[in-house]
Amino acid sequence: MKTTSDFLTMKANGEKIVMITAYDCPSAKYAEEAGVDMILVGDSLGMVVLGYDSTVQVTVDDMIHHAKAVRRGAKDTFMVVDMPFGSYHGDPNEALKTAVRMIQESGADALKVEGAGEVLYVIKKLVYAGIPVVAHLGLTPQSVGVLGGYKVQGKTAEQAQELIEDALRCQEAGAMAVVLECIPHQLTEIVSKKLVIPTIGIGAGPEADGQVLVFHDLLRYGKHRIPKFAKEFANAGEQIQKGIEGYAKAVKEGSFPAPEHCFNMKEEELFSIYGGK
Ligand SMILES: Nc1nc(=O)c2c([nH]1)NC[C@@H]1CN(c3ccc(C(=O)N[C@@H](CCC(=O)O)C(=O)O)cc3)CN21
Ligand SMILES: CC(C)C(=O)C(=O)O
Ligand SMILES: [Mg+2]
Repeated sequence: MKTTSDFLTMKANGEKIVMITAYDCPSAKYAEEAGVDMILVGDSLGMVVLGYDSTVQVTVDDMIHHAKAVRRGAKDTFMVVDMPFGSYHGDPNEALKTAVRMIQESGADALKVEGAGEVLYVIKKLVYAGIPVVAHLGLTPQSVGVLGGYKVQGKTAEQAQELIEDALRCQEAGAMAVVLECIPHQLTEIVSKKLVIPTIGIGAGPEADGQVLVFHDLLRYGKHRIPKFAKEFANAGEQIQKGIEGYAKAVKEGSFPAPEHCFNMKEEELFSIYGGK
C-alpha cells in the first residue's frame, strides 16, 4: 500500500495521482485491480447510491458502513473517507472523537474535511492525534446552501487569492493533500506550484497533481445528472439496463431458465416419488 510520503514523492517526480470514489466492496475491488493510487469513500455516496439530493443528509454511521465495505474490497489501496456534514464543525474535541471512531471502525488511512477557516483547527488537531487529513477547497458541497448551488469557485482575483492562502494554510496545518473542486484550471496551476503537498483536482483542470472522479460518473452507472467536468470512460448503465430488460423478457417468454440453469434428479428417484404411476 502507498503511504502519505509516497504521494509527496509522486508529486515531486511529476507522477500523476489517480483517485476514484468507491462506496462498496465490488467497486473497491475494481478500483484496486485497476491499480488506482487512492480510493475516496466520498459523502457523494448520499447522492449516487443513497438517493438523496445533496451530501448534507449523510451521517457518520453511513460513512463508516460504506467505508468498511470498501476496506474489505480493497485491502491494499490507500483509503480516504469523507467526514460528513456537521460532524467536525462544533466542539473540536467532539470532532476528534468522531474522527478516531471513523478511523478505528472503518480502517481508513486518512479522513477528508471541507473548507479552511475554523476547519484549520480541526486539521491540526487530527494530524496532531496522528490522523492523516486531506483538505478540500473550492466547491465544497457540504456548504451548498451557503454557496447557493454547485457553482465554479475562485473565478475572481480576490476569491482566487483567498483560495491560494487557504491552501497554504491547510498545508501549514498538516494536511497531506488538498482536493480542489470546480475551480478555473489556471488557479489550480498556481496552487499546485505553491504547495509541496499534492493537489487532487475534480473539475479543476489538468494542472493538478492528481485527479479524482466519482465512480458512478466516469462509468455512467446510475441515472443521475453527470457534472460537466466528468468524462464517461464506459457506459455501465446501458449494459445494466439491457441486462435487466433481457432477463425480464426471457422470464416472461419462458426462455429462462434453460436446461443449463436447472438441477436434475436421477430417473429412479423420480420414479420413487410417483410410485411408478
Ligand atoms: N455524481 C456526483 N458527482 C460529483 O462529482 C459530485 C456529486 N455527485 N455530489 C457531490 C459533489 C457535488 N458536485 C457537483 C455537482 C454538480 C456540479 C455542476 O452541476 N456543475 C455545473 C457547473 C456550474 C457552473 O457553471 O457554475 C455543471 O454544469 O457541471 C458540480 C459539482 C461534485 N460532487
Ligand atoms: C467529489 C469528491 C472530491 C468528494 O468529496 C466526494 O465524492 O464526496
Ligand atoms: Mg465529499
